[in-house]
Amino acid sequence: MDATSSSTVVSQMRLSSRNFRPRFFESCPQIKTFMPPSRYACRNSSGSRTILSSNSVDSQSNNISGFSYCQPEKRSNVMGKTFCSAALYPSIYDEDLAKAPSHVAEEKIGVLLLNLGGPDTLNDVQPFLFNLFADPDIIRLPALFRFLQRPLAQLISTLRAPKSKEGYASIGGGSPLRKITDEQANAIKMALEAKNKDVSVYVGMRYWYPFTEEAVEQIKRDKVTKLVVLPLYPQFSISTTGSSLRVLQNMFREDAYLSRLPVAVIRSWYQREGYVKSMADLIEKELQSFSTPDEVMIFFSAHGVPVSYVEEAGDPYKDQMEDCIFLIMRELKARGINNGHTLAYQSRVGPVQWLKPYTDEVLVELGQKGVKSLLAVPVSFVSEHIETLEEIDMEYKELALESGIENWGRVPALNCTSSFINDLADAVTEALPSAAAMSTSTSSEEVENDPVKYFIKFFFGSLLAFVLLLSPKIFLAFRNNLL
Ligand SMILES: C=CC1=C(C)c2cc3[nH]c(cc4nc(cc5[nH]c(cc1n2)c(C)c5CCC(=O)O)C(CCC(=O)O)=C4C)c(C)c3C=C
Ligand SMILES: [Fe+2]
Repeated sequence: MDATSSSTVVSQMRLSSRNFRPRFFESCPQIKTFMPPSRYACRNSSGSRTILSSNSVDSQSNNISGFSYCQPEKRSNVMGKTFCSAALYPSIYDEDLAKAPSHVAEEKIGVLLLNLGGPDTLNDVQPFLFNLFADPDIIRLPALFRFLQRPLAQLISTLRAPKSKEGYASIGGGSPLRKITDEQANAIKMALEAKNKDVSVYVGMRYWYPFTEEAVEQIKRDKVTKLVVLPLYPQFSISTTGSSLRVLQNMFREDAYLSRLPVAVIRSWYQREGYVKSMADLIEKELQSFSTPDEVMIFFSAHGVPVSYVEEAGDPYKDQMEDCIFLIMRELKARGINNGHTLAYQSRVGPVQWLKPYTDEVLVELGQKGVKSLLAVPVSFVSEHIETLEEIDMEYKELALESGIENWGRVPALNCTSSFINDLADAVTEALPSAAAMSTSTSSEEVENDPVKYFIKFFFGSLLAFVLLLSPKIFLAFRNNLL
């Protein structure tokens, strides 16, 4: 493979990024209806309906939405429900298409790292928030009210921006995510080179530069023949990995080259031994900084999601988070570390119920119960970001100390920890053989949506639109909650 092109990928993308504006792809309605027998229907961008097969993961072929997933989801279809995200559009696999790019030329392997993105400067904060709230996987409106998505995003981003700006100002005037993700990209490339794999590593952010769309354009320009997609979120959520995969799926569906490109998606990787051990290493090391390590409460703080994601849309995030904590604690026990631990969820936004228990409430309770030493462990993300540097290190630390906790510590994010990067490189290598083309075909079969559920959605959608846009009292409550 061409060494020059592979080593310049990240910087090439940087050069073009300033002129790029994101496209807002039409997205699939969030179908929560249960479709017998084993099929779901969803409208695609042209308005025709696609047949979705029953479970989000076909455990035999491990092939979801035409992407080939190299790690079967243990509990992806929680409580027998499904949800409509890019990762979960099973489609028909076309072997002829799959062969096309790989046998034409010399193999060029690409690794696409997906991440959230963050504002580089304070001026970027409002447009970044706009992109975030304009995402139908972040604010999930019923299909009929999708036209409100962008006006609502404009409103919420404008209301939220001053508070967000304060946060970013306190951590140096912008998000460190881009820099850290670029460093991780370089580290993964080098780790793969050490394993005799020459790859180009691309960074695709969901809400800020370099956007996923830019990274994919670069992948096309580089004529990559095989792609591994690696979201930098250990656990899968509709709102993170799901959202990024939706962008990819829309791009891949529309493009002749991309639709033939063999792709493997590493859907979640919190269960990998390398990740679990790397987290345990960090915790073990940080515990040593306390005068009485055995008495320290290990406090896992995960980014929350609204409860409806888990209970209505079948987001596996909560289950995966609990599994993840179990695995890390099991590893610590195997090392003779038997501290107490707690899991709580942080960073809630807006007036809906989020996963509980809430980090701030648990900290107060622990202080009241007499816990004196606490080690905070950010667990849903692998880079330092605003929620670690501002929310945990400043807000939660202050709250904990006020609540009676005397000794506070925080485990750093994994960033470029070598055992972790090495494990991600292994994950890429293991995924490569399962890369398969994504199909663009849609079935002609049609399955009717449940009209009752459709009506219920319509009714509550109207109510939501009314409440959000017309009722001044609730609007004010909403506003106060955001600010
Ligand atoms: C696993 C990680 C994350 C999940 C799940 C997640 C869901 C989620 N987030 C919001 C709203 C906001 N998130 C914001 C920043 C932000 N979110 C994550 C990760 C997850 N989000 C990260 C890493 C970051 C920080 C990026 C950075 O710049 O450092 C923000 C902006 C910051 C702020 O104003 O607080 C918002 C808003 C929702 C609504 C949501 C699930 C629906
Ligand atoms: Fe977030």
